[in-house]
Amino acid sequence: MVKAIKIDNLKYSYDERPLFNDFNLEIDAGQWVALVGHNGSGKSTLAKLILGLLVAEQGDIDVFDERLTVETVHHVRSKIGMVFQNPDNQFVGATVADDVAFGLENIQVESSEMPQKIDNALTIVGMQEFKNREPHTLSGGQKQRVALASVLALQPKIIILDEATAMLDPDGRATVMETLQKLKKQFGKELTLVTITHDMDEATLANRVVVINDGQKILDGTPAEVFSQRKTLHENGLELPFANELAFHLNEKPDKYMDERELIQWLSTLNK
Ligand SMILES: Nc1ncnc2c1ncn2[C@@H]1O[C@H](COP(=O)(O)OP(=O)(O)OP(=O)(O)O)[C@@H](O)[C@H]1O
Repeated sequence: MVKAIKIDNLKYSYDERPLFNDFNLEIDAGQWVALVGHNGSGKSTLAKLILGLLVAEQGDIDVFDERLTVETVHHVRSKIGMVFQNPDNQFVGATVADDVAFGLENIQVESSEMPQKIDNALTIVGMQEFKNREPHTLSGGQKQRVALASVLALQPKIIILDEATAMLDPDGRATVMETLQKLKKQFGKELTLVTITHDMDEATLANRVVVINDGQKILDGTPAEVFSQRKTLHENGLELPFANELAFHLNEKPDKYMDERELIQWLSTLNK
């Protein structure tokens, strides 16, 4: 099986405070991995190490069999598209189309090929009709879909989304997640997705969930396997997805008849 990302014996410290110590992770090409952990668990640091924005003290990172080094960092990075948390920090173009064009210009795509590539990328994320809009007039979810189109236009093998829905309202979050599901269907094994999140509902959409805390891998399995470990998740500051948490409580409760009002009141006490 081709490995999209292989991290071997990784060590990294901030100010001599070790965060990762002998950390290992392999991600198969075509997988959708949700990397989850509470705030400060090391998720963003791991993404920065994979992109070569931070340099490991020890250990190896391979991206599609290419070892990340000072010499290879630009080539390795060209295989990875990154979408960040804040939709407003990701725009450089005056219009949506300009924004997608910017990345293509950077990799010296012929100007005659640009319009087609821009249209294709925007169509995939359902934003083609907005191509002449100024980015600041879009909703948060639309902005993140444009950010995704800008990345997709460059045809990366891997896309890493670092808390890309954290600043969105529920509608925006839903549209971005739907877009990712569509992408995964369309590109299949050709696209590896890594979604960094602390939203467990989002993590349910991935094929594999890796839970990290204090730079350690705590759980690693399918969403069903990981979400069966309620106690471990709670110990690591994480909740089950809402539906699973509800199912858990419904299994043991309610042990008496409740009218609608009482049931709503009881439901509102869950997770507290
Ligand atoms: N530049 C830095 N200097 C010192 N410590 C840092 C730095 N960046 C991150 N850290 C620390 O490293 C740990 C991991 O941070 P990181 O941002 O990787 O976590 P995270 O899981 O992505 O958190 P969040 O969900 O809040 O983004 C935290 O304890 C954080 O305070």
